[in-house]
Amino acid sequence: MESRVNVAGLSVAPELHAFVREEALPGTGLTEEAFWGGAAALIGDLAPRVRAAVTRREELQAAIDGYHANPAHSPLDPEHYEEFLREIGYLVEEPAQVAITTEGTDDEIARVPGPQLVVPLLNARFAANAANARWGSLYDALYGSDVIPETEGREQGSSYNPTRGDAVIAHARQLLDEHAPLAQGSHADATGYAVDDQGLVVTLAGTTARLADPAQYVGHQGPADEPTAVLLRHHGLHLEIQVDPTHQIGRTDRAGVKDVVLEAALTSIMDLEDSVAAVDAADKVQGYRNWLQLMQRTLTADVSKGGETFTRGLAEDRTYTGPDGEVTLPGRALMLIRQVGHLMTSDAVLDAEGQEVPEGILDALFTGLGSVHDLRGEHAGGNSRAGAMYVVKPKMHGPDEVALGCEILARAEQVLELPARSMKIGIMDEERRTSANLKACIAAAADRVAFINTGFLDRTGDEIHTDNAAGPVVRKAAMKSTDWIAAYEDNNVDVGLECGFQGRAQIGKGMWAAPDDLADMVEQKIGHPKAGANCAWVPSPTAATLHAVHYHQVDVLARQDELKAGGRRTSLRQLLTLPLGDPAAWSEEDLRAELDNNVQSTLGYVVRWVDAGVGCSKVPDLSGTPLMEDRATCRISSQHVGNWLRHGVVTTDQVEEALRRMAAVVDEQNAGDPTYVAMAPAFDGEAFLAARDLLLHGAEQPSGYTEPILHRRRAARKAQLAGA
Ligand SMILES: CC(=O)SCCNC(=O)CCNC(=O)[C@H](O)C(C)(C)COP(=O)(O)OP(=O)(O)OC[C@H]1O[C@@H](n2cnc3c(N)ncnc32)[C@H](O)[C@@H]1OP(=O)(O)O
Ligand SMILES: O=CC(=O)O
Ligand SMILES: [Mg+2]
Repeated sequence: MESRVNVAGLSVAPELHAFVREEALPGTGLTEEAFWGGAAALIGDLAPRVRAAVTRREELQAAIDGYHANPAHSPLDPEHYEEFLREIGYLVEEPAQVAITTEGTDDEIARVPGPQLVVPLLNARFAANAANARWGSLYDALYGSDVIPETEGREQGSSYNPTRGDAVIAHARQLLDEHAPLAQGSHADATGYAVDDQGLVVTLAGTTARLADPAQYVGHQGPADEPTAVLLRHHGLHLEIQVDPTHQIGRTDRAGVKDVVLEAALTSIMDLEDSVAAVDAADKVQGYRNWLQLMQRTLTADVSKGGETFTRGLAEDRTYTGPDGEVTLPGRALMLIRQVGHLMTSDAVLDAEGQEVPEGILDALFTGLGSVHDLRGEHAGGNSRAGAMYVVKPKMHGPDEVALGCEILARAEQVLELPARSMKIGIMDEERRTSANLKACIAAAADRVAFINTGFLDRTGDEIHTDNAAGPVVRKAAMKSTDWIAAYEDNNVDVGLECGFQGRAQIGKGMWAAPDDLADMVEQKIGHPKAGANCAWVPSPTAATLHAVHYHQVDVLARQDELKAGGRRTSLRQLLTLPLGDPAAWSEEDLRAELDNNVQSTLGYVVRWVDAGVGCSKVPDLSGTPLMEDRATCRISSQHVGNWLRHGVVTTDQVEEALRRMAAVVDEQNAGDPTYVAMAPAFDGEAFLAARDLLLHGAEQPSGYTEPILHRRRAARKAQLAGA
């Protein structure tokens, strides 16, 4: 193993140093001296501030725990509690007026509502797919999901089922009728699509029709009288009717339509946080390299599936002939990068005192270096046409931490010689101190904020952790209908609109965490645009395509106008309501079911994290429904068990017993994976022990985060594997 490199007073892991020297710096115009010198100064100035912010969190939490431990504060007097939170500085004075001034953002951020895909960045195959998910086949999404039910005759089967195909085609034609209607007649009766000097001409039985709104026609590909693609626009989003009468599907269609392709993942978040397992310099470099190659548009991944092997690269832009000349549209989603929050440190770089550097600072520097390639030089503009880098900053607690996050970016801009405020910030509203001080948080980032987003999963974990000493919380599933969460979701939109986000920045909503239940998603996730969100998270390209339909169904900007006119719908008091439950109302069966659910989901997630380095997994729950599990869902489960343990709702023995029983269940669920190492019957592997630590000691972790335990156990497992 090569030894660490000393540069500008820093001690740098050799793989990171080589990555910077050989891959990331060339083409940026920056010298090694300037880069490492700037990095060292930034680290020297800001690392102590990050550490102090983390210490401050612990002081506040200790004060809150002390408050609840005092019997005089039970039952809780909401007014007194709020006063107390002000006194200790947890709540700050809300600024009267805040108007964000962020400039230089892309349309996908500021002006066009649409789906936001999230993807673990360490997985190049998925990441390339997520970049390309800007455009998604509606036919494939409908055919391959449960949106078209598999009723008799409509099963997916192993080869193309024309009866199912007909249902898909009918569904897509209905969508065209709803969102690009003809002046008369229906797309369902189309026998041909053509273009003339007045736009789109659709041939129907014995007649022709035009679009009810001819301006919806944007362009076409191929000859005008026999186009291979016709491009339409609605609510700022494009839809492409693809025609090929020789294609397997096209030849069954009277108009030769082979697909309807939707503009889907307008933006994709390349994630270095909740969905990845990155515990050392080698892992971090893999993430930084993938980001760099996305910015240079060179990322590729070898894919083997269905007996075929191919190399996946990044999609090209799309070109059409429009009424006034050539029209070019982006082929790839606008990519954002989610860096880590303020808590964790990394030994990828040690500072002058030999201390690990805050990982968030490293992410700012090294993903920033990757983005330089998009912001100047030969690859410039391949991602952001507006010259911006979009940083999603998770798990910040309150306005001071937001200000610190912005300062890190401002200093990174200087090191990287980027224009001031070109690094925009997305504030994840996923910790309670941020929700309760949201307007002040936005004020702290007013000149660079590009999004706020309700990360309700982490937010639920933080709610449980913050309130832990107050009493036992409601069951996990009941959290979704508590007062605080309703207030949190509404408040985020209302405050965002009040601060001038409309037309400037995104107001986003959280993840659909049941990746295979897409019929339910289609039914429920329309609630996000209806709530005034101009983007919401989806777990896969298929989900992005289906969720895109919601932005055709809802005029988000009009909805935002209505909400703005109505003003705030909720109060701080409601936001600060504690989700406490009544143990007397829970039967033995309830308790066992709740514990089993939390223990099984933790084990199912953690075993792949620790043993295989997979940071986001589809884990079947006890009823067999596959659920997306990531660090945030794991935080909820571990905090829930920790809370019930603390209040004697369950005992340590019960948790230990459930751990062993559920480990066997998870082993069984993974039996088909030849690389899987069973946890039972020894129960002594790092994965099992990580889950056990999380469930028995999760409540004592900083902010109830899963990272410290997961990182430690994964590093130990990697060492074992390296030794073996
Ligand atoms: C609380 C939070 O922070 S939420 C944000 C963090 N969570 C995420 O980012 C979720 C991202 N999603 C995922 O990681 C995955 O979809 C999972 C883990 C949920 C399911 O993964 P799998 O079980 O492998 O999915 P499945 O087998 O159904 O599909 C795999 C295919 O879909 C693609 N795919 C799945 N998810 C994604 C994604 N997010 N982006 C791009 N492509 C994806 C894969 O590339 C693969 O296609 P390929 O074979 O052509 O490469
Ligand atoms: O990061 C998202 C969340 O819900 O947590
Ligand atoms: Mg989160």
